[in-house]
Amino acid sequence: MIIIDNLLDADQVEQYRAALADVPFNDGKATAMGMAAGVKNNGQADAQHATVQALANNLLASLGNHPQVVSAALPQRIFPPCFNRYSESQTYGYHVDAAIMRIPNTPDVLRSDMSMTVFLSSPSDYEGGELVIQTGFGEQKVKGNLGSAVLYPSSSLHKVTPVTRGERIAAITWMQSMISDQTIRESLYELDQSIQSLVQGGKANREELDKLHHVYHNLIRKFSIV
Ligand SMILES: O=C(O)CCC(=O)C(=O)O
Ligand SMILES: [Fe+2]
Repeated sequence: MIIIDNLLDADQVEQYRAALADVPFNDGKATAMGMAAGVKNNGQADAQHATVQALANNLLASLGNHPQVVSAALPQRIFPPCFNRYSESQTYGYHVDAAIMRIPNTPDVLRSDMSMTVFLSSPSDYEGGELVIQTGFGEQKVKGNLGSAVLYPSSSLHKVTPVTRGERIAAITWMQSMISDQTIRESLYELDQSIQSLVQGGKANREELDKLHHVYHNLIRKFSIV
């Protein structure tokens, strides 16, 4: 599970929120697949609405350009982000995201390798509404800061606990990674982050950095499916 701070700055979140205020939200059950529909109780912004599509495209561009997102997910395809809302007493019980998703208005499908929530509400705006993710080390709870995002393996069971006060608004999306194996993807992320911190530290010698880059790219060459 990876937290990305300030994926969007406060002004950007403000713009998203202002735009979403004028958009119709539908019952989230309509877009849930299979078992998930039975436990989904939230609202979802109408994905056919021009404003929602513009916001989705805007966020898609921010994701595709974000070094930490690219490093962690090595995305090949990103689902157009959806915008959801949990009002008081709304919740989304434990579920697993569909493995294969049809990308709306295209002939393409996407295998969900990583799921993402971008927090468009400040944690002080609501009580409850925690994203809870089951991991091999127990349940992890996330209530992200305004504009931050959490990226987690789509293979994990997860839920959003009931909002008991206020309103929680978020953007969600899924990514198909060029690296389908989670363990290899995580190792590549750690390797890349270490290389980046060596570069930023300014002390590593050029030849050693070249060798590390070489290894990193050759591992991607070996394990990527594109
Ligand atoms: O609202 C969230 O943070 C997660 C929503 C979710 O799990 C989903 O829509 O599949
Ligand atoms: Fe989910």
